[in-house]
Amino acid sequence: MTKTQIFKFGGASVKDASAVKNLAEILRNRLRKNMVIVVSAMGKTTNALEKLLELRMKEEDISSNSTILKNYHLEICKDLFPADHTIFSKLDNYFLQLEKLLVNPITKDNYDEYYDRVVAFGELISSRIVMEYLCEIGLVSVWQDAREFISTNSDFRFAKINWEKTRLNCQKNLKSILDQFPVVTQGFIGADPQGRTTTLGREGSDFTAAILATSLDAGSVTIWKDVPGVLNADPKLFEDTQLFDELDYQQAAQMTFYGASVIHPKTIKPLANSGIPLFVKSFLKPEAAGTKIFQLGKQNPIPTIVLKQNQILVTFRVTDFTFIEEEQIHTIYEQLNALKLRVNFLQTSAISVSIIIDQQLFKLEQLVNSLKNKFIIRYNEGLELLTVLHPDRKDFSDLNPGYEILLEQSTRNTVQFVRRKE
Ligand SMILES: Nc1ncnc2c1ncn2[C@@H]1O[C@H](COP(=O)(O)OP(=O)(O)O)[C@@H](O)[C@H]1O
Ligand SMILES: N[C@@H](CC(=O)OP(=O)(O)O)C(=O)O
Repeated sequence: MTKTQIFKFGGASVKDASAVKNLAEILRNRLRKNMVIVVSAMGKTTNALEKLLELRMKEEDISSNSTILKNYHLEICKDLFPADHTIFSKLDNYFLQLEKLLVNPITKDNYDEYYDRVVAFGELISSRIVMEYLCEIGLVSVWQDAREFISTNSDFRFAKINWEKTRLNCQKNLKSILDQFPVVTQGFIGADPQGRTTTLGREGSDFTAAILATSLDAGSVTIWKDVPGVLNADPKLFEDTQLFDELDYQQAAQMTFYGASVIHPKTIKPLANSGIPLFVKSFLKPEAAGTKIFQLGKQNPIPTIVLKQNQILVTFRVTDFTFIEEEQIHTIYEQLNALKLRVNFLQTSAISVSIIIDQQLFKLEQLVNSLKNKFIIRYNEGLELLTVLHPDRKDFSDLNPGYEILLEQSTRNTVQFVRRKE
């Protein structure tokens, strides 16, 4: 029997009606049973849902934002379906549920749990529209709720996968459906042991594709993007980029660690552990080969630029005349771990530790409050972390015109700059 294939379509590939039609065209000659189609929320829907939560928290009126979001989906459906199609009542129902959920007060204490319940609607709605449209044009597929097989813990917004349980669910429940039909499901969402909705971290749908692939012993994963594949820099930010035809798992993982947002950073590891190849292909040119990521066994040495935006530099200085030692670093890292904050860059001096972390709601405040009795803490927001992998020269000043460099660090294989627009 042929192995399961996983296709993942992100927000850009379902951002409007013609994008959904394009997705269906890609699937026309490729869709078959034993295939899972993982879908993200349409366009910028997750941001719009985050905005609803923000307004609700400030006790401001959400009705106009909610109407805009509903109309956005409605317009897409009007273009895809006949007026009497059941999708319209389903859409009404989803938005009724969403508005009902947003009646409850949202506070700092229940924010994370509400966040997951609210933002999940993006993926639930988009996957429903995609499945109904595929059926409408004769590409029969079934819709499955990812929360029935993606099992996580209760770390809302950054839920960790229960791999054993997820595998069991997939093997027991999903495989038998896949034996008969292709399945359309949601990226990004899961459920905790109490059945409460969880999410896997922003942009987590690529990770869902990898989780399903390993849990179903799939043959391959293909993520469909608005770029030809993995390039040696983000083409939206840099000119003259080069496409990688092939990449080793390790090199791709390294790029995602530094912030190459084309693939979610958690995606590569499970695939590498199971030896499942990952294809990154263009939904605009589906016949083109794209990039194949697998056990290539060698690094591609072309210089690669990775830019991470919305970064915060936090500097911890000792309060007495001691020096920075293991104990202080341990204290800081313990707190970062408790807050689930990842360090993107670290520099120590005799009396201070400087770290770069992602900008995240409430987290900086929590970090500062928890350590302010032990250190003098200073921070700078709105920074960028620029990394050059496999640098072929020493002088990168042409990369940073109009920027003030706050920190710089280099090894034989990487050069990094923490910078701020002047
Ligand atoms: N090294 C890179 N190669 C290709 N694209 C990159 C790279 N780094 C960042 N990107 C960006 O990643 C985007 C695609 O990823 P993303 O927007 O997350 O897709 P989706 O949300 O549709 O899954 C591209 O439009 C591009 O701007
Ligand atoms: N919709 C979620 C999950 C996701 O992965 O989206 P995308 O595949 O469009 O990056 C987000 O925007 O975070």
